[in-house]
Amino acid sequence: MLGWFKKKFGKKPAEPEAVEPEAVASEPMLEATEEVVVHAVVPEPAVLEPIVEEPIIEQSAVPPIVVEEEAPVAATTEPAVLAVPDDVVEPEPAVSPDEEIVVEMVAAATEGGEPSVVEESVPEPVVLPADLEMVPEVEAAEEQPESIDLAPTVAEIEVVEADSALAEEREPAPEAVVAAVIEEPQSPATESPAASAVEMPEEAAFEGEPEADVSTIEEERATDRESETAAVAQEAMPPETMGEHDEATEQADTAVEPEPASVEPIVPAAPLVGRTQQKPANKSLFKRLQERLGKTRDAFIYRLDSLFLGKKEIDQDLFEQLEEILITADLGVATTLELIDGARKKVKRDQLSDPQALKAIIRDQILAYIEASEQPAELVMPEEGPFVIMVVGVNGVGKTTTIGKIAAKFVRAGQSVLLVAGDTFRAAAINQLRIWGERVGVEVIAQKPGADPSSVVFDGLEYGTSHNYDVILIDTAGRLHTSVNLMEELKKIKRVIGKKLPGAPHEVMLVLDATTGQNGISQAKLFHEAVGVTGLTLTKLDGTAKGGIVANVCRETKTPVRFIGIGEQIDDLRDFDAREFVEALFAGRAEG
Ligand SMILES: Nc1nc2c(ncn2[C@@H]2O[C@H](COP(=O)(O)OP(=O)(O)OP(=O)(O)O)[C@@H](O)[C@H]2O)c(=O)[nH]1
Repeated sequence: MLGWFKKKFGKKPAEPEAVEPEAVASEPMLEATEEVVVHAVVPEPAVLEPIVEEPIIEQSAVPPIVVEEEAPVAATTEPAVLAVPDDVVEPEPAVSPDEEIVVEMVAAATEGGEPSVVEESVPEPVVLPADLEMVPEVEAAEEQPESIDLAPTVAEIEVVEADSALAEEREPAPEAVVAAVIEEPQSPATESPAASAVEMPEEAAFEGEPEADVSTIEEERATDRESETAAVAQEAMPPETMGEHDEATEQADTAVEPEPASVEPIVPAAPLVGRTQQKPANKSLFKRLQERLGKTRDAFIYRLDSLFLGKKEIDQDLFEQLEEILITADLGVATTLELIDGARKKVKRDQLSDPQALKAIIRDQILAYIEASEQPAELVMPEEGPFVIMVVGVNGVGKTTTIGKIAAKFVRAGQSVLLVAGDTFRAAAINQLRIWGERVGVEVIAQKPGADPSSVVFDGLEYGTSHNYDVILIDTAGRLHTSVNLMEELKKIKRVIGKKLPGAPHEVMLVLDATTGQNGISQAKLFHEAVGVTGLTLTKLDGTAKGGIVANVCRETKTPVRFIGIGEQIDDLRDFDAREFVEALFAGRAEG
């Protein structure tokens, strides 16, 4: 498997051992550990001066910037070889109250020069999801600066639950909405009015049932999804290779860039990172992948087996049935026809008569399609400064979840990670990112719902660069790929990122929901035209019989798949490896 990120011009991550089904099955999860060489560059820490906010409208109407914060994972000035315990965790399928553990947060003095209003946090138990298995480390906690109560300013936050009807064609919120106060929501000790004002009771966030929140979010998203589905149903865009990213249009677009909101002094809070005590796996990674791809295997591979077993020779009827199976598995019509055509030629050329031989031909061709897009599969980190990943996609495909999972990977690799809530449209989306930040133990920069996403992103980058973060993951609101206005908003966000940090974003990651099938190709094409997609994540492969979409997406878009989502848990995001994927798909039935 290829390493999942590397520094530009740096050494390539050490090739981890290939995941062999048999070998892995009998070995502990640590076998899958990837090693990466990371040169953590720590620039001179910038001094973030308090900026006096010029109220645009009445002072009382100026809502504050909300900055959720935890102290970043310590960076090192020396190149370090970091072990990436990728996918080491065997996640608990559900958080049971019995499994929750309590972490005592220890209050500590805050470093000087920060906000004038500083209240010492009251130690309060924090209940974390069991799957994180946070181990309280008093020493570590004592070393961390504790949370700062910014209640006097945060109290003015008033969250407006976004109306889903606005999702279709909303305009960026007026600048006045973007404000200048920092919240410290991650701290359990912060019992400022902000907590309720942001509709995120701290207890709810901490008490470890993020899935419950997510399900609420799902309900809220239903309206958006329905309209999206309707629009998608009308769409008849033929799958075709991604067009050129419209850089010219992007450059020519002289839309007014957002006035950056004032950046208030930001105070590190006590992180909940702790040390994750991860349970040893009782199943191999490969077997898990096999299991999660079970629906596709049942609908695709086992049907192939049945077909080939029931036939004595390769004839026209067999090819026709094969065609139907491939299309049903969502390989797409064009890909299927090309594949069948190639198989016919090979059968003729090699004078094959055994139907079983066809299975190998199909398997090899699917692998070829997937490998064709494996340009560099690794994410290439810049030599200096934060590695900025902008995550885009339509509503509900799994962007926020994927961000949380990617953050967890970086954290395991020893990188400091900052999440930026560029999805300001729904309060629930901000909340969801906060929950993920909490689970992973990373900071989240957010403003109030309705804020101009570009401003949030600008402030996030400001904060991330001045605090020497290694990785900045930017969430964006889900949007119909067919919605011109919303795609324009996305372009603007990207421009703002590039303006603030030349060369960024270093990755524009499009998240595609594998269960949506061929529409994913259209999404990829239109997002690429708008913002230049550089990598893909395919989610929900565990929940679909249409995993063949992976081959089709690779063939049609020629864009590398970085990750695949095979579940909702924190470790259900796998580095994509073409061979492993095809192997897991075509391998025999996975044992429970
Ligand atoms: N089974 C499964 N569910 C997933 C996967 N990835 C995400 N999900 C679920 O998909 C749902 C939507 O995920 P989100 O992360 O909220 O999607 P989003 O793209 O951020 O949604 P918007 O904010 O509406 O744009 C959640 O219930 C996730 O738990 C996956 O790989 N497998």
